[in-house]
Amino acid sequence: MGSINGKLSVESENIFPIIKQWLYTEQDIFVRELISNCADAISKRDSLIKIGTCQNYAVNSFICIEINQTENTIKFMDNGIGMDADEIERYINQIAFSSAADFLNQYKDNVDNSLIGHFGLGFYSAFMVADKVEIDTLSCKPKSKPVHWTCDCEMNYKMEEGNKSEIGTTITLHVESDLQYLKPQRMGAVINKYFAFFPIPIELSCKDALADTAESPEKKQINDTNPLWVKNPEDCTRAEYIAFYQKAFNTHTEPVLWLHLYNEELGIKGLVYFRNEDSFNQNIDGQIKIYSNQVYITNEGKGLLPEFLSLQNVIFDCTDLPLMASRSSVQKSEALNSITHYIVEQVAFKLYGTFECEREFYEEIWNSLNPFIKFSCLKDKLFASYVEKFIIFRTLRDKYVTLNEYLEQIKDKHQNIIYYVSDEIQQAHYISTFKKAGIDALYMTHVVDQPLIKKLEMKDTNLRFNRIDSDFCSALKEKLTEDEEAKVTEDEARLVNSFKGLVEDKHLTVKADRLITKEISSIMILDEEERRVKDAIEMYSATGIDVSKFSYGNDILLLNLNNKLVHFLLNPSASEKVTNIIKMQLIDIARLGQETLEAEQMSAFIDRSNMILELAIERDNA
Ligand SMILES: Nc1ncnc2c1ncn2[C@@H]1O[C@H](COP(=O)(O)OP(=O)(O)OP(=O)(O)O)[C@@H](O)[C@H]1O
Repeated sequence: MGSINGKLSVESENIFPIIKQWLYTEQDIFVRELISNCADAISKRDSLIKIGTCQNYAVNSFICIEINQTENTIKFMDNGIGMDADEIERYINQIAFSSAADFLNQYKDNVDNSLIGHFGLGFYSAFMVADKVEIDTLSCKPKSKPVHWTCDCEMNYKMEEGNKSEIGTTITLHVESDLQYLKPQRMGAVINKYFAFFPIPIELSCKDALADTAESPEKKQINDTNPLWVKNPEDCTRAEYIAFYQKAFNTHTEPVLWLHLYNEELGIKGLVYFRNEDSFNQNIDGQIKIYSNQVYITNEGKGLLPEFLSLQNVIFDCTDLPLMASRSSVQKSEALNSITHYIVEQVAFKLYGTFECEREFYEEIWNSLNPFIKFSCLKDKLFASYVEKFIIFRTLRDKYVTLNEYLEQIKDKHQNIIYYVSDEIQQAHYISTFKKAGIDALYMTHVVDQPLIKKLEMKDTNLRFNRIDSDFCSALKEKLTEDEEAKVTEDEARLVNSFKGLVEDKHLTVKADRLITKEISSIMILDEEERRVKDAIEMYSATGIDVSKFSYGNDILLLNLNNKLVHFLLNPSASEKVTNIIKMQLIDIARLGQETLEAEQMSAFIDRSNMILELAIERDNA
C-alpha cells in the first residue's frame, strides 16, 4: 500500500467545531470516548471469536493507557478487532459514519445489540486535546496489513502501511506539554470517573520526564472489573456492601440500610443505599451514579429518577438505557418509565419489609430514614401510597408509634386530636406538664413535619394536629360537675376583672380553669389555627413582606384554679401589693414557658424576682 494523503470528508458540514464546542463541553470526555472505542473493538473481536469468524488469538483482553511525559504523548492501546485500510477509510476518514451500524448489519443474526448507541463522532474527540493524532492498527482479518494513519487538526490526513505486528489498535495523541492529562493522577481520576467498574481491565502507565528511558514503566490497573452490583445479591456479604458503599461514594460513613436492584428483564442492576443521619446532616443531597454496561453515564438523576431518591446514594447500571448523542445523558422513554417504576417499588418494598419484619431495627435507624420517607411522601403520590403507613413518631414516653397506633392508643382520651411537639427546648415546660398528667404526644420536630401535618389533615379531615402548647386546656382539664363548672365561671370572672389594667398587651386574654395537675400556676396558650396564622405572618415578615394588614387571635393566659398561687389571688383579704406582684409574675412565667420575654418585660421580671426574694428574707426574719 502506497502512502495516501487526503482531507477528511464529512457527511454534511465540518463537525470539528461541533465536537470542540458543543457536543463535548467536558474535556474529560475524550478519555471516555477513546477507551469506549477500545472496549467496543474488544467486544467485536469477542463476538467474532464466538461465531468462529476470528481465530482466538488473544488470551486476555486488555486496554492500556500510556502517558509519555518526554514525548508529550498519550497512547490508548487495545487488542481488539483492529482495522484495515478500507475500514479506516470508511469509519475514520468519512467522519460521522459509524461502523457500528455496518457491523450489526453484517453480523445481525449472531451478535447482541449491546453495540447500538454509537454515533460515529467519538474518535474525533481526541482533537479536543491533541494537535496531531496517529492510529497504528492491525486488523484480525486474515492476511491484513498493518496501517499507520496520521492527522493534524487542519483535517489533513496521511495513511500508509504501518509496522504494528500484533492485532489491535494504538491511538497516539500528541499534546501540549502542560496538558493536565499528562499527569497520571489526573488521567487515573478521569478513567476512574467513567470506568471505575468497567468489565475489562484498564491499565495506566506513565513514563515520566526523569525516568530511565530503557525501562518500561509500571502498569497499574485502575478499575474494579467486578463491582458488587453485578454479583448475585445472595452471594454478597454485609461487609462487602459497606466496603463498596465507601469506595463508590468516597465516604467513611456507613449506610443504615441498602437494597440490591437486580432485574434481568429490565437489564438493571444496582444498589440503593439509605444514608445515615450524620451523612444527611453533612449534606442533605445524596449521590446518583448511572452506568450503562458498566460505563459511567451521568450523576444527574433529574428527570430520570424521582426527585426524592436524590436524597439517597444510588448506583445502578442499565444495559438498555436510551442515551443522548453525547452519551452523558438519558432520553425520556417508555423503557425509562419502567425502570423508574421498578426502582420506586423496590425502595418501597424494602422499607415495608424492614418495618414489618424488623420493627426494632427500623426504629433504631428511624432518625436516618425520617427526613427521606417524609419528604418522599410529600413529593411522590405513588411512593406515599406505599410508605405513608410506615412513618413512625417518637412519643413523650420514648416509644415509636405509627399514626394509626397513636390514634388507637388515645381514642378514649382525646379522639382524633394529635398533640405534637415541634421544638423540644422551647416547649419543654409543656412537655413536662403533659408527662405529669400522663398524656402522650408525638415529637414532630423536623422541618418536613409541618408540611406533612398539612398533608395528613387534608387527607383525613377528621384528624386535628394540635401543637402541645395550643388547646392545652382541653387536654389537661379536670372533669367537673355542673356545680363545680359554675364555680369555675364565677372565679374566672373575678380573676379576669382583677387582671384588668395590669395587662397592657391587647393580644392577651385571661382565662381560668381547673387543671388535673396542681403544679401548673399559669400557662400561655394560643389556639392551633391562630398559632399557624401567627407563624405564617412571622415567616412572611422575615422575608420582607408587609404584614401590617394581617392579624391573628389573642394569646390566652390560662390560670389554674387548682394551684395555690392562683387560689391566693381569690383571697379577699390578700394585700394588693402582694397579689399584683404575683399576677405580674404569673404572666411572665407563662410567657417564658412559650417564648423569651421582650427586653422591657425581661428587665421588669428580673427586678420583680429580686423583690420577691427580698420579701422572702423579710418574712424569714420576721
Ligand atoms: N480502537 C479501535 N479499534 C478498532 N476500531 C476502532 C477503534 N477506534 C475507532 N474505531 C473505528 O472507528 C469508528 C469510528 O469511531 P468513533 O468513536 O468516531 O465512532 P463510534 O465508536 O462508531 O461511535 P461513537 O460516536 O458513539 O463513539 C468506530 O465505529 C470503529 O469502527
